[in-house]
Amino acid sequence: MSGSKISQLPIIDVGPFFSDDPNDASKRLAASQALHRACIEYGFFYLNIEAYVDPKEPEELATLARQFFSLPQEEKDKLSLKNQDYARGYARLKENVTNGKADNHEGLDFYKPVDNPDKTKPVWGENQWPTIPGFKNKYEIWVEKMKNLGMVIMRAMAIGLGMDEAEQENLLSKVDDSFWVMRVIGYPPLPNDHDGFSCGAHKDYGCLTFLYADQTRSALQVFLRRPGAKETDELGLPREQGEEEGVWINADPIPGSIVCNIGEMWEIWTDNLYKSTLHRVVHRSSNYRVSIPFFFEPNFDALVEPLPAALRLKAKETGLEVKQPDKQSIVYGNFLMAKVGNNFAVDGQNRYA
Ligand SMILES: O=C(O)CCC(=O)C(=O)O
Ligand SMILES: [Fe+2]
Repeated sequence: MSGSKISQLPIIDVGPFFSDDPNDASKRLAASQALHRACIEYGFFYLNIEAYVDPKEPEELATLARQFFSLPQEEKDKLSLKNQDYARGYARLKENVTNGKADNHEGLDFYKPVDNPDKTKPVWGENQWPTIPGFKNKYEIWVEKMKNLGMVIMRAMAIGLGMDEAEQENLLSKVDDSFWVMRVIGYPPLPNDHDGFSCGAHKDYGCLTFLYADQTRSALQVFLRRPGAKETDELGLPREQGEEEGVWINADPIPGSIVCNIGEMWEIWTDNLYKSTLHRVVHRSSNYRVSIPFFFEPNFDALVEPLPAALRLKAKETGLEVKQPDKQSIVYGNFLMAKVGNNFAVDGQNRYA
């Protein structure tokens, strides 16, 4: 089966969530229900954010990112991860490892600033900002916008899951001080002989990813599970999805929209009703691609556990009460600590191993 036969990922307009027109209440409900269906079926969708941000804003961020990545290597290395907590700062090309293979990208990572930073503690150091004029200021504005968007989408998803007011507030209280992460990623073309990917197949581990990417096509790919569909890999790539049957489709950029996908926290909250979806980047065109994922995550100390609303839906589906959820509860900060140790290789070793 070829990818082109699979319909495109859904596009959901956030406009109704930013309008206080009472006539838009039904649109808000419809958009919340569309989010619910998109999460069940794909775990990946587009958010049309034109009603919320000027498309020029993220374009400017990408321009600033290009300015940074075009600096001499020794300039970029001045912001090296190892100056701080090995999580905040600059990672060289191929420093990041996914599924045991070096990713063909370089990047800058920022996390929510913490009180009393201590760079000897994992993720507890300070962000390292390039000195390029406007960089810090413009990106900080973006962080605020994405945090706000995170709260809006979480509310909408809570409604889409059929949560009552008290349940909605409880869910929002888990994310209202989000331990967010922002990555600014630069992808040179993937050499044909590179043993690996631009970014290997993975699920995002958190809550919601809001991805702005430049106009490069055929780079980001999403794996759609489709029992019976065998992958035809015309790219000659190794299988990255194990024995799962399905197809890799391109999630090309759409002007005015960002890509949104749900991370593993949503698998816990919905007890696997929503699945976080594998994705990867295979950038073989000749340009230098830039992407800016913003990871809207739970609060550091949030207890993440299966939600009664999701268990009700599961019970409705099967006709049986869910006595014991499939998923274990976790505290987000503990889960994060376990994850960050696997993400990077420094001198051939995991950073926190
Ligand atoms: O660059 C992209 O399009 C995706 C990056 C990504 O999946 C990630 O950083 O988690
Ligand atoms: Fe990702």
